[in-house]
Amino acid sequence: QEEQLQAGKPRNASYDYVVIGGGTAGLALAARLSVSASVAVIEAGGLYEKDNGNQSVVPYYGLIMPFLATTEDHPRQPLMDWDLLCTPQSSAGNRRIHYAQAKTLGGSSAINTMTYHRGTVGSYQRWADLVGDLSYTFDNLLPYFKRTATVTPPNLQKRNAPNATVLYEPSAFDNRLKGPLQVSWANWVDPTQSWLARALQAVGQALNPSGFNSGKLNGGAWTPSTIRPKDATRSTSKISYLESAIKSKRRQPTIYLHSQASKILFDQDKTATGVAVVTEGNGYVISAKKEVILSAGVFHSPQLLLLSGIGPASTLSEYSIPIISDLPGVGQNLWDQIFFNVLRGISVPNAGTYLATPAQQAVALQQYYTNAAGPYSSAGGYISFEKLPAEYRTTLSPRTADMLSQFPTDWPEIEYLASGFPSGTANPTTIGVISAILLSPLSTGNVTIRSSSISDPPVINLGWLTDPADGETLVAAFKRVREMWNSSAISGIVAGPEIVPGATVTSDADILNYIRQSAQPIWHASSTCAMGKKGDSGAVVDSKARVFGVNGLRVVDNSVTPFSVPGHPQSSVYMLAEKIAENILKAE
Ligand SMILES: Cc1cc2nc3c(=O)[nH]c(=O)nc-3n(C[C@H](O)[C@H](O)[C@H](O)COP(=O)(O)OP(=O)(O)OC[C@H]3O[C@@H](n4cnc5c(N)ncnc54)[C@H](O)[C@@H]3O)c2cc1C
Repeated sequence: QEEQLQAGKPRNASYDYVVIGGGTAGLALAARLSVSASVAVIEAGGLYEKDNGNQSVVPYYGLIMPFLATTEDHPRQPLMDWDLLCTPQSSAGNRRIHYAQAKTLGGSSAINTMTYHRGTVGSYQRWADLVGDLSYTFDNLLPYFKRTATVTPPNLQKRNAPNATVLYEPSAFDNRLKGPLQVSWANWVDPTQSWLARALQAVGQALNPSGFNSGKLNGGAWTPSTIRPKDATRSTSKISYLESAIKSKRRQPTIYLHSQASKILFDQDKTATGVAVVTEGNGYVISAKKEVILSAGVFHSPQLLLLSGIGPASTLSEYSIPIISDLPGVGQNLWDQIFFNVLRGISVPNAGTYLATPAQQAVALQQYYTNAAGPYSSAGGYISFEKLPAEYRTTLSPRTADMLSQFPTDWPEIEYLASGFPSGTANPTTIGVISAILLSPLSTGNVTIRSSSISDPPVINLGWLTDPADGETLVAAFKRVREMWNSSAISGIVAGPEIVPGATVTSDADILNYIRQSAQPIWHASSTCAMGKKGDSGAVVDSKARVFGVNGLRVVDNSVTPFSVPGHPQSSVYMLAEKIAENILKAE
């Protein structure tokens, strides 16, 4: 397949549209545009099926890929990951976080943990207000969400989990549209998750009757995953959008694999004319007859804009890059959602327990191959959202309370996840994990460059916990997680005292210190090329994703959302690709 994708690619060729980055947004967009135009996709990585094997195909492996580790000394996987390290985080233990970002055809859809849900009505209303375009309200976006995905209801026989009731509104999807992305509920439920879900429900986060795809995020739900139900394999932008285009036998995008864009080129009228590309050390130009579309992701899209002369004039001057458009917002406004864990021993098994020995793995493999079921088919699924209840808000300072009150009323502040891993001992068998993710971060970070060369990685300051409000909110969430662990609903399975951070951590200062030392990325970074109104100081693109100050250039990926949509972003990334593809095809 790689040869097929590589064969006969003309260098110095010309296409109607040149898309930089064959990732989540890039391939969705390219597939739609290629219906009526010639499209080239420039992708720095290769094929994940070859470079990462089952790790990117079998859902269970998606949860345990070694190179997703976040420490500086993480295992390297240079064929798949950009190996990005952030600057030392002064408010998070001075740690340099390894922030995984996929370098492969399919982009981060080939390494993400596959959770699929949408944001809230209020969050998209905020988006519409910020960009001055009512087409971004939830009701108006719904047709684009529907266009992206085909949903398959849970197979209750295979799930075989009476405590994992799926509730959702079928009307949030429309399978008649044959959305390429496959969205389904895993054919196996991890007992650790279904047990710990009871604790989340017991403290007041009841099952949400409409699921999380109808604009409401409160309470809990078994969410679907981007899994193809037929064979329980990962549904990526490559498998869904690109391969549908290939199978349809109509015109399809031309894919340049192992090809890194180094610069966007402009004529004297500041119209994008093409892209400078490097493949195996050789440089050449791919020309765009109509537009260049930048979809290189949250860190590399701002990097490429800067290298091409679009960004804060001071940065461009520092590296002697000729200024094409002085846009102070490029690389600013980085939003990131972070999380912490609280660990206790529990006596119920988890997926890893069923895969502990070669004999068990053989049984599970049989289930997986013959029935698309069993532990290998599962990628998790239970999540829960809330605004912190009143009794947990009493320790918030007036400033923090005021800042949190600026979020839309339906925007949850915290997401909770339950998971587990084998303890390696007989008692307790499993280490249970309840995690809390900050969905209302008030700290922001930034991305910049360290030279005028694409061979130097972008400089990423995540800005974690630099605003004291975030620490206060997370300390409150930490106490809420302890309430969950102490719930009588799970007292029968909890074995022994808290393992991490441990019962000695009780004061707010100690809890905050634990959070600073251990906070982790959930890899939802966004908004470094934020969409906004013309003239807004931080805005980089308008509501049709056109870059201000130049012609023929759009940015379409998770860097252009004005903020991190609450929860997991991939549904919004696909939606945006559909929406902007329509704009482009209608010449808007
Ligand atoms: C480990 C992980 C887990 C996640 N889990 C979830 C989840 O469960 N649910 C969810 O909704 N979201 C999840 N996300 C987030 C979600 O996957 C991303 O927000 C989304 O995929 C981003 O899409 P994108 O198009 O912006 O970028 P990407 O999909 O990352 O695509 C960018 C592409 O551009 C290419 N590129 C970059 N620079 C260049 C260059 N100079 N030249 C050529 N190509 C270039 C890259 O190689 C890549 O293929 C997760 C992300 C990660 C990393």
